[in-house]
Amino acid sequence: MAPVIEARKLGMVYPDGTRAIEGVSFSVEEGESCAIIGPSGCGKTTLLFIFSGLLRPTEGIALIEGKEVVAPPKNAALILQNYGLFPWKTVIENAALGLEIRGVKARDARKAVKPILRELGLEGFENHYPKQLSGGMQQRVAFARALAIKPRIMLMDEPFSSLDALSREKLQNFLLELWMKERMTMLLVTHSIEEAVFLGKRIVVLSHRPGRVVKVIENPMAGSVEFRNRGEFFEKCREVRRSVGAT
Ligand SMILES: Nc1ncnc2c1ncn2[C@@H]1O[C@H](COP(=O)(O)OP(=O)(O)OP(=O)(O)O)[C@@H](O)[C@H]1O
Repeated sequence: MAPVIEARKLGMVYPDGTRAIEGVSFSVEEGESCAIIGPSGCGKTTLLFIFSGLLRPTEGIALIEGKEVVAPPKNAALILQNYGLFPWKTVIENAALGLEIRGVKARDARKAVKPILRELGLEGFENHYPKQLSGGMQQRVAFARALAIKPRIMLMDEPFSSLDALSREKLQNFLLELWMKERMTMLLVTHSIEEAVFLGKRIVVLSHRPGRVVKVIENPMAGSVEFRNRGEFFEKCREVRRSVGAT
């Protein structure tokens, strides 16, 4: 079966001549999770934006479900590091937005997101505005919006980077449990070695800019919340650290 996500020799040179990535190739099979890690400025966000259909690569091809990405892919949800919430919309309006954009009536969309907000611990906050929430809660609203469309693919750009350690760990656990239940295909950009090892069954290490694939590390032990506390987890973190350091 064809991979769900595939980068074929992707390259990106911005109009000002900045080369962000070069010859990046990797693939993610159906139901797998892949973490992209690399030093700051190596082109991780660029790569994710290409798969989200927000940027066209200048070289190579980005494929989702075997088709070249030329617009935001239908089955994919995008989660960004700064939550992407509209400040003038309430929690429930923000969460319902993804469904409304896909043509669901506002009333139905709000009804559909209520149980998801409940599951994410946001019951009682439906009519709050983002600025009245903590960072962790705002990111949960962003997750609710993404999950409401029942995505088969999740594209995430450092979704936990602006959270405190405890909220980050809780949401990482939530995402892992969700992935084990739903088995969506995930592409996660992160600069955290621990996060990559906890959530990525496959870890793609990029070099300094322009980002090139230095190594693809298989991480078959990922997939349980307890993995964090195991010796193998720390061993894998060391392996990834060595590769990132070598860039
Ligand atoms: N629109 C743009 N025009 C020119 N250069 C850009 C543009 N967007 C990004 N860049 C440059 O491309 C390179 C890669 O940026 P990108 O944001 O993809 O990296 P990153 O790995 O996500 O960085 P970080 O880890 O710091 O978030 C950087 O040098 C950045 O300055």
